[in-house]
Amino acid sequence: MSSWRAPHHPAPISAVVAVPGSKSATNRALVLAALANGPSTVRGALRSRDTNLMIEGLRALGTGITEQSPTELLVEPGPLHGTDIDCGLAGTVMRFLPGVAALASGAVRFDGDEQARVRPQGVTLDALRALGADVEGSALPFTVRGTGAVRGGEVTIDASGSSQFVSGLLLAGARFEQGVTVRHSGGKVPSTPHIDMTVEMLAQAGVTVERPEPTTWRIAPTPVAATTWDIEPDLSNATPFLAAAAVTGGSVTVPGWPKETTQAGDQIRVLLERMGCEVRLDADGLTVTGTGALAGIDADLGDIGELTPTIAALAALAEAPSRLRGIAHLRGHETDRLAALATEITRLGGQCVETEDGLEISPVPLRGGLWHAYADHRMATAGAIIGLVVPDVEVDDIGTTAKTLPGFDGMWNSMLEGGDPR
Ligand SMILES: O=C(O)C1=C[C@@H](OP(=O)(O)O)[C@@H](O)[C@H](O)C1
Ligand SMILES: C=C(OP(=O)(O)O)C(=O)O
Repeated sequence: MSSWRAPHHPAPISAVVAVPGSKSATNRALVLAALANGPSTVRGALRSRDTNLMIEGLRALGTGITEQSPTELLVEPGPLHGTDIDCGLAGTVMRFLPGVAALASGAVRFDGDEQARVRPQGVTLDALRALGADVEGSALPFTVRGTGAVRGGEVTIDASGSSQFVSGLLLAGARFEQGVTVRHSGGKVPSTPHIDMTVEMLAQAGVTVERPEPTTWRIAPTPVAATTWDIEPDLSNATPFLAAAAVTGGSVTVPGWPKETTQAGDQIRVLLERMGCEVRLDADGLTVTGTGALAGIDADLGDIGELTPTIAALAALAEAPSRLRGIAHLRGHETDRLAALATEITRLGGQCVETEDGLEISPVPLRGGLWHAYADHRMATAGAIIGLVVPDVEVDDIGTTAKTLPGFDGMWNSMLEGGDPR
């Protein structure tokens, strides 16, 4: 573990911070490229623990993946075969690769970090069984005994625990003999922009997803077209840097911010505006300027749960109470994020209580102390945000940011020095 004294910098910062490619888009592009009818190129790929695990998993299954540069990957589909796959703590690997493994010839054994073994996984595995695959287990470790083909057809799942259950079935479903129809039955599906991203990227690969009802997705058996993928910057990873502008009353620009996107992180624009920041999207990118005062917020973050650690850190520094709702599913993320945020904010003298589906955070002056990351990259970056304006905050494991943003601490330091104005 790499303990880290969070830089204390309450004075307004001014920086341009370029962030690398989207984790979610990179891992979808890799899967679709591996299932495609010819070689594809992924440009602007994120290289991080989660995407490297996806690359290694697909390679182990028989896909050729060659680096043309660290962020440009040539993906050459090959016959898929049995192997061992390490999912680490990556939800995208553990929920997207089982459907690919079912298409392989041979046994594919999945395992991951200790903490990944408690992440919800049964829905994906039960669904694959119902679609004709031979699967042993209900959580990591589990084995998919691929027979080279999957019957496919209709399946009803409860996706209220994770949108990735739907995305994983859709990403592989075009290659199933009968395609796939996924019906959701249960509580609200979280993180729906991530399903929109899946649908949009499938369309780019020539696969149409019909939506006969809002929570039914249907794909006919269709070849997946080889294509060139241009990956957008990771907007969720941009949020701690934008939050730094908000808490210091400074200004941060993230270049390359897309005008239109399915990324959940785009909604930070609305949230920061509601919390009192000035937000401008123009040719330079997205610029957030803090006004020195942070308003509390009452928000349903169900669609954008990924942003919760950033928003909770801001709420802990705000001038009025906040209520973050619709995020019970965060208990199954990298760690139980509701418990982790409540514990860590309280440890620093703040007031943050868990509700059935979220957090209530009241404004109380914070003090320094040890902030635990729980192997969760976004918990680590939340600690960094608080440490900017609260002296003596120590993040116990800043290295965990490598899950999606290796070198975060260096980027944070160069932001404080003004970033890299182009
Ligand atoms: O499909 C994806 O790329 C993701 C979907 C979301 O998962 P949940 O639906 O489990 O929240 C999100 O939180 C995660 O970071 C990435
Ligand atoms: C929930 C997250 O990751 P995963 O893809 O592992 O579910 C996240 O990055 O916030």
